[in-house]
Amino acid sequence: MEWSEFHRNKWKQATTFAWKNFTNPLVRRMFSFVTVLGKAALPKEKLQELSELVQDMKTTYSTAKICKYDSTQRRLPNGDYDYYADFDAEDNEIGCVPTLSLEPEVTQIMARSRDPEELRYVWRAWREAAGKPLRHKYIRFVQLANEAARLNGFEDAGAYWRSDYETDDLHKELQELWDVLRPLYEHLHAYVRKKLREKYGEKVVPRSGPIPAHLLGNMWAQTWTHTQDLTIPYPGRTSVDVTASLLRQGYMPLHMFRLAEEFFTSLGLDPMPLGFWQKSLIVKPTDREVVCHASAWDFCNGIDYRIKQCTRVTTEDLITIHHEMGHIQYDIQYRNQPFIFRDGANPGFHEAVGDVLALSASTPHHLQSIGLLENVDDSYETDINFLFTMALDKIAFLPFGYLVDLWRWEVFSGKTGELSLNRRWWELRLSLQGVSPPLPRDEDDFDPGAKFHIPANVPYIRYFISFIVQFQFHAELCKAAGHVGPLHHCDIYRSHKAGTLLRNVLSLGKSRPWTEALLILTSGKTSKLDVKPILEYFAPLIAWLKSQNRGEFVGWRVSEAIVQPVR
Ligand SMILES: O=C(CCC(O)(O)[C@H](Cc1ccccc1)NC(=O)c1ccccc1)N[C@@H](Cc1c[nH]c2ccccc12)C(=O)O
Ligand SMILES: [Zn+2]
Repeated sequence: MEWSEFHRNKWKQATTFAWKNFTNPLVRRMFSFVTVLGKAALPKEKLQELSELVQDMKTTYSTAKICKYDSTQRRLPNGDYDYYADFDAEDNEIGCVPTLSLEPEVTQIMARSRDPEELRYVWRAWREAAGKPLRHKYIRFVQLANEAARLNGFEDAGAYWRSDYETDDLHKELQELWDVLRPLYEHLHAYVRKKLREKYGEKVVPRSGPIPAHLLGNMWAQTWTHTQDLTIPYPGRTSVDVTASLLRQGYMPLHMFRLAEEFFTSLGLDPMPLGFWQKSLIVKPTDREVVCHASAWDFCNGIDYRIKQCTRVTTEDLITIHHEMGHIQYDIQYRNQPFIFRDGANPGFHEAVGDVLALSASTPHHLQSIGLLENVDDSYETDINFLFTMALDKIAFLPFGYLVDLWRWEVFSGKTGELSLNRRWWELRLSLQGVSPPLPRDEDDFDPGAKFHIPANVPYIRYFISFIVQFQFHAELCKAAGHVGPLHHCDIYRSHKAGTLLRNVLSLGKSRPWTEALLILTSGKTSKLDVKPILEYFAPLIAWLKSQNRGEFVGWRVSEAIVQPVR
């Protein structure tokens, strides 16, 4: 821990300068960053405890396993599900050996199973194995994280995190963005609820209540793309699920990475350096446990960059590869900045880069041009199918992307105390996302802990911001590429003009406030987050959903939840 002594001395030196009065804006900006020491400001034994807590929580999450579902057990005499049959008093599973990991087994079951009982079992078993055990550790972690934040001059860890956005009321700005996007989400929610009700019946899916969270194809109901076989508007028409094509053509993870790299180089951006291909870990090892949640690493020497991803040959993982490679491309573009400026203009920008390219790469025509789709027609139905699939990812995600840190900021600020952690989580899940738990929850549970970013202590509001700003990037790069026609048809592939504009923004790193980076991106048009591009992109779908939802209850009555969350 002597490193923090060294750090602390450097910090003391920097904080003794009256840097706030320096005239040179770049030097002043450098000092404003270097004087924030972060967790190293803690006394060394507390720093040690904090680091061990996060490590323990990440290990618990990454090694958690559950048992296979066995439909013969767990039945009450009347055939109903016996919530409590398969866990003992300490909520450990009885009579089975946990062998299924989150990736790939449990993720696959949540995506593919159409048996509500199996889905309910897996949904619960994961939270028993990964979330519940973390509750006490997380409470202690919050105390230490707040102490470190206060030592850096912030009132709590949430304020420290929000300072990355260099605005004095991020909360209000986000609420305004959500207020504009919420109606679009409610219409998608209403349509998907109707299609799920047609499949599972009204006893399982309420007509005007929240959607049970285990039926949406994802462990956290954060993206709904795996419901598309039940929800796609025009079945039988072109759909952009290319998993079958990838498998049929013998794609392996390495080919998928090469495919993504080629999109970046087609714009005139940099290829992945040699070391990337030698040192990245792109498939789940069979001989040891690794943290499978995808991540991208910059070793800060201008040549060593790596991705760690337990890649499967699926459309979803092809998108994730673009996402992770976007982080690496950003790292490469700002590598000549002074060290303190080698970061995203704000964390949302870093999350957006890869997704911007994926918006072009996901279009039916682009997929057809690289041989992953065939006989793509230009019909209205294909257009709506495509927009719907994109909305199952991008629109469905918005409330979840928003609520994770709404919950965490309230925990850091003390507004949510340790006796209502899970209650508050489900209040937000119900009111913002319109999803309910498939069985009752209580304060012994710790459902937020079953989502990677909570035990791993990775902020989440960055994804909400990314899902908005990536459409601003898409609109401007499409304009630079000379695209004409609807925004959702745009494909910037091979446009060096788009590539140059993107590079001009990325190479700044964090040397200028992100608002100035947006001015450069939009040629002076705006410096703020703007929902117009995402609304323009989905405009045809919004009209279609409104016509489909006539007669349908749009929104959700919390009282109609099949299961009231807190028993
Ligand atoms: O977590 C991720 C991707 C992982 C990451 O690339 O964002 C990764 C998270 C992480 C951070 C710190 C340690 C370990 C993992 N972030 C990075 O690797 C990273 C790299 C450089 C700078 C900043 C972050 N996505 C989120 C949001 C999301 C859902 N669906 C998506 C589809 C496309 C893109 C993102 C998402 C999720 O899975 O819930
Ligand atoms: Zn990311």
